[in-house]
Amino acid sequence: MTLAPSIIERLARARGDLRMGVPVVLTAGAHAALAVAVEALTPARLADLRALGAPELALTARRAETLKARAYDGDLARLALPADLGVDWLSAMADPADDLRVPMKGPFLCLRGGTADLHRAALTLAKSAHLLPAALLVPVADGPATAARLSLTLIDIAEAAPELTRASPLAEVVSARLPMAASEAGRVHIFRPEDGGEEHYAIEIGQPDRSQPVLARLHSACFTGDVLGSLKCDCGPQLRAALAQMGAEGAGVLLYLNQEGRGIGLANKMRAYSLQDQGFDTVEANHRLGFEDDERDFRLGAGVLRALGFSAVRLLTNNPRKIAMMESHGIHVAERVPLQVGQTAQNAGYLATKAAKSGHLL
Ligand SMILES: Nc1nc2c(ncn2[C@@H]2O[C@H](COP(=O)(O)OP(=O)(O)OP(=O)(O)O)[C@@H](O)[C@H]2O)c(=O)[nH]1
Ligand SMILES: [Zn+2]
Repeated sequence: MTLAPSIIERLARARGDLRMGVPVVLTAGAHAALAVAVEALTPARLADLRALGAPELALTARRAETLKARAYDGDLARLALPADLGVDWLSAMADPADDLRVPMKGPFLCLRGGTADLHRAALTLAKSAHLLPAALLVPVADGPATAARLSLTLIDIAEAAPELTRASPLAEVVSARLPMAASEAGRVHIFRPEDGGEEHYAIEIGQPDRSQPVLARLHSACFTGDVLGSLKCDCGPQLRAALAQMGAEGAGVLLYLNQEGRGIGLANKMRAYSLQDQGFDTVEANHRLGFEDDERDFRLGAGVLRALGFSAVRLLTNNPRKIAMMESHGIHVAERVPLQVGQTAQNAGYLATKAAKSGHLL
């Protein structure tokens, strides 16, 4: 029946549900659970969930480390929700904003044994919905029946796994000429992923020769730096310097990838900025929120370049991971072109941390 939503479509729906605080039903073999994102949970929904069973809180090992909770599953921790605690406690477990003021949230009942597959999938979905990686799960006996009874989105983990790990194919929607300050010979291409996620843009300058390595930049969106002229990072100056160099050479391609905040989304990046004001560096702030240092998927950059007919680049970057990802996904990096601009008193610590902890080249 082609009118029924496919697994890709149901995953997109599930992300929307989680953002709205609506539970989704996850199944793995004989196991099933209702899952909600802690960030969007209301007291009324929590009461209804409790009526169905004993809720379990899933956190990433990164977040658990800060909270001193045991992550028995390696990459994640499962905690029982104490009977006398509710949405406020769950929010404080998910969001590190008040960690320094209220450091002790335990004692915790950390769960072990059984399967953590449903919890892991819930955290993956929460991250891809750009929510804090914290989910509340309530085991149910019959997943499909519960989903049908409550009109909830049903996701089978085995069916979803390949979709959650592959890079979604991107299709070009439109392109149009755009004269810019850096070059009058600009063209903007819009790419839309099959999975309903963010669109990404390619800005082509001049008419690059597809048989030669093209001057290229993979730029991750930074609303604060690109638009507001933030002094906390070097993104805005890097964006403008890359376009200027392409304009001066007469050819190039800049990918504007909507991976705000190294893939955690703008709301989470602002949470990270608050933590940085409490004294944590850019990497520590991500970890306290429950994220890895860098949640970006650079495979999509390679996909966009290939779709535009490029196979080799002179890559404007200081990030060795970008080079490695291009090389392993079919784009030869013929040369690394350093891009060191926009140093300020306010971003010196940020750039030093990227060099020390993320291997950025100076
Ligand atoms: N989570 C988080 N993201 C940040 C912070 N500061 C900047 N960003 C994001 O970091 C990304 C920087 O992107 P890029 O400049 O393309 O990448 P890069 O890894 O610095 O590599 P190159 O600039 O190519 O050397 C953007 O998505 C910004 O929004 C921060 O403190 N925390
Ligand atoms: Zn930035």
